[in-house]
Amino acid sequence: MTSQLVLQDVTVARGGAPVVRGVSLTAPAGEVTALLGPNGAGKTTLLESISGVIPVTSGTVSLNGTNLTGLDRVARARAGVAHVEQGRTVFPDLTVAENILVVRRGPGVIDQALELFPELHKRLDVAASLLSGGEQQMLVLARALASRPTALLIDEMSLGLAPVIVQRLLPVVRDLAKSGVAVLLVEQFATLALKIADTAHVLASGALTYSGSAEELRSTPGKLHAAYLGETAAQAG
Ligand SMILES: Nc1ncnc2c1ncn2[C@@H]1O[C@H](COP(=O)(O)OP(=O)(O)OP(=O)(O)O)[C@@H](O)[C@H]1O
Repeated sequence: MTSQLVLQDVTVARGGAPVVRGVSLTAPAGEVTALLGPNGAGKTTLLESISGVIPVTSGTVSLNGTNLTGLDRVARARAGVAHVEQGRTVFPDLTVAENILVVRRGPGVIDQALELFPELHKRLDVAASLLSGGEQQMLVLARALASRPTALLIDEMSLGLAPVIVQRLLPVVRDLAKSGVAVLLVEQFATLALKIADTAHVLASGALTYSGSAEELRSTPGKLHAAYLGETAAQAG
């Protein structure tokens, strides 16, 4: 079976009101799937409903054919879901090595997690709080990789980082997907995400207004703007 993350008709409520409404999408292994949309559209909420931070109201979330919908966060992580949340949540007092070993211990774990981040090798004994913002984001990604996920959810990786750092991290995310992981990338800077994404979805007021190739949105900014404004392709066309 093809390895993939599949959402079917997912609705999620916060404070009693639905903030994600009837979202269906597939994030295949080996690809970057971008999830774009304006502030407050429901992107973070959707990622949280996939990793089990909050429950769905209705609909299903499945990974490689296994229904995750009724599982708690730990069980979903064991099933292969890793969630890189907003805000670079390192353990500040632990060293780089310890941050990674929190997730999984064993021979080769650190080398495997840092394969795509060689610059962190010389910082293994440094407390995470002393790293730069870019290094912390690398550590958070490396830590997520230590769990050997099949689906990786990344929320606003570029927040507060210098453009030069973001340019360094994006190809890594691309390589990561190429290694066989299904990457679902939430990114405020749409043009950055579209550079490395295969497929893109735009969420506006909790509902999808675009699902299609990233290339199409890259080459026709008008479509991207219309989707952000809540117009579906049928309305825009
Ligand atoms: N803890 C909460 N309780 C109630 N409502 C919430 C909560 N968190 C978010 N919301 C609301 O849910 C909606 C979706 O928010 P969410 O953070 O998922 O959007 P987003 O697309 O990720 O936005 P951003 O880009 O600003 O992070 C917003 O209207 C927001 O105000």
